[in-house]
Amino acid sequence: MSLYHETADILSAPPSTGGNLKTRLFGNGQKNKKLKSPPQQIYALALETCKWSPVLKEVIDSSELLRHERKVHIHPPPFHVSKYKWLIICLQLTPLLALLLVHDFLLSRKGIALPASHGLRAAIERHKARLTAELTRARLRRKVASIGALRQLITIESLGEAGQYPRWVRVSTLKTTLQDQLETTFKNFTRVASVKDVITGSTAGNLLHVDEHVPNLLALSPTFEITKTPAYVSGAIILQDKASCFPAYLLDPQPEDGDVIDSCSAPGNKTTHVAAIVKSRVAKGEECKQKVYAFEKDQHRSKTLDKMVNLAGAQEITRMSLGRDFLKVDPNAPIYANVGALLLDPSCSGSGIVGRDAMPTIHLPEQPGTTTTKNRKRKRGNDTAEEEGRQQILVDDDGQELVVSSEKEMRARLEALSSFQLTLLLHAFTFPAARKVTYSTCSIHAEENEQVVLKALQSEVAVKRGWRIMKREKQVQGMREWPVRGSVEASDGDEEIAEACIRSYKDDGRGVMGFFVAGFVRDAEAEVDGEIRALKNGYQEKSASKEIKDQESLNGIGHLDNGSGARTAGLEVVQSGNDSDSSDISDEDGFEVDEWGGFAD
Ligand SMILES: C[S@@+](CC[C@H](N)C(=O)[O-])C[C@H]1O[C@@H](n2cnc3c(N)ncnc32)[C@H](O)[C@@H]1O
Repeated sequence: MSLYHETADILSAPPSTGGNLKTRLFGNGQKNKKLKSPPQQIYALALETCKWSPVLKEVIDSSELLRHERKVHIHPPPFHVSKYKWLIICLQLTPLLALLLVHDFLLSRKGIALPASHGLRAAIERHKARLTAELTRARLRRKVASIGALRQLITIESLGEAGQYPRWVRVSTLKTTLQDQLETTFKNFTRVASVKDVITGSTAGNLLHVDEHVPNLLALSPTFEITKTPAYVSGAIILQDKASCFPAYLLDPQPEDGDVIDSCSAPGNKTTHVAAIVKSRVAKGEECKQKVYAFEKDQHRSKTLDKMVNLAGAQEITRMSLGRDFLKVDPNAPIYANVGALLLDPSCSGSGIVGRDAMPTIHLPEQPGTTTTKNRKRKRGNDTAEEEGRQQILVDDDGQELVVSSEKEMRARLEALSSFQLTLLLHAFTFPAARKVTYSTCSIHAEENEQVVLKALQSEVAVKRGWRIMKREKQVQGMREWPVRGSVEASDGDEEIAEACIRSYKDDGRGVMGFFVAGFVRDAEAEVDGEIRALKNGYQEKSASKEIKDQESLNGIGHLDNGSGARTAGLEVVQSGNDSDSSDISDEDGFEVDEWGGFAD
């Protein structure tokens, strides 16, 4: 099948096949293993065609292309396809195929990716004059002077919800400096006073605001095509939502904190951020003695982590354990004896993520002979509305999908997630030298946020080891000053805990995604006091590891490796080579099409 048929199939698949465009093409399920065309090419074509579809629909309808090309075009089948099947699958110019083909014909540098003799290509090309004239009319109706200007207008219109957010860019101090970037990549940008100015300002794509909370962070106009800049391709600048920068910044690893663990790392935004902070605290000319241990359970996502750590220049101080479950790591292994700080950013419902649309909207041309309906959307749209009334497709931050059809199911899902998140957090508490932990989610649900914090603080391991909340006044300046805090109600009325928790909401005009982070701290001597307190409170004398094990069997999640330190010390620590291929980050058209769904997290 051609690129066009494969793309049409993906776009017209019914909602029951599930998932957004990205997960359908790059998700773990690999539903599209049998595709002949590269998934990145399909993704780019599908996304661009959807983006241009309001204009292309006008062009196709006004040129009456589908009325002129109602007949079936016959040409010889490839040797491996039967004539009968070939006729059925191939040659009818449907509204969706027309959109895809006309898109490439009018807007792609390389034109239609079919042999010149192919019937479908000929069916478009013989209307060249008509189609080109209609494109010009569509442009003039929008009062723009060139195709370039039309492209910009289309980009803004297609951003939808995402257009109300800046493009957040973290400058990776492992490779460059903020000043360098302001003088090079962003030298033609106009600096504005606030994020609001960036969002509501001119659409020319060149406004910039230096963030006042997180160091080395910039907010750029949403239309700016960052993926084409050399700094992005080289890993010197990274697309990362402001809120997603909170955990590493709040953790604030100092040289005296020793080694750092990022327990749930892929795609690696926070790993590389924390590595950059660690490295920034090493005096010039001195060797960095601290290590960042990065764990990622999922094999597929581990590859992205590996690429990102290398690309960001964090490989020297980062030890990756690819495909390794953090819950199976023995905290008492000698290799982790110096781990003083842990960052925990586990899988969650992803309910705070911006623009997590199930599928992009596509405006289809009219099929001749059918009744005209205003603003008709893609074929699947009819059943979508109906089905979506009954069920909601949740796509979590790992790209996993779950169809939730009732409030009860939703509650059950949140309960399972929060139980898993708590298990991971309690495991982080058990590292003997740990003094600081941050816990974060890109969820807006109290069950995954304040409620996990409360349960963690009440746990035996927390009491025994003296873990307490990192109060607002003890937080690093930018986090202390960030105004949006936890919910008092979700914190069961505890105002101090709510104040210590940091939140963000995606629709409050601050231009960030929905997010949650809390910090935990303890003092070295707290352990002894805590043990006495735990005994007084009537806790059984059992090891913290035992508690985690109990939790696991309750939750049915994994098994803790309580084996010898030597065994864990021998885990598959990968010190990656420098073989990253930046072309995987974006395709030639600059789409972020690779498998790292969280790159722009
Ligand atoms: C929210 S994502 C992490 C995003 C990442 N911190 C970043 O900022 O780029 C959660 C990740 O944790 C991984 N994960 C879930 N459970 C894990 C476990 N028990 N051990 C290690 N990784 C785990 C998931 O596969 C997923 O890649």
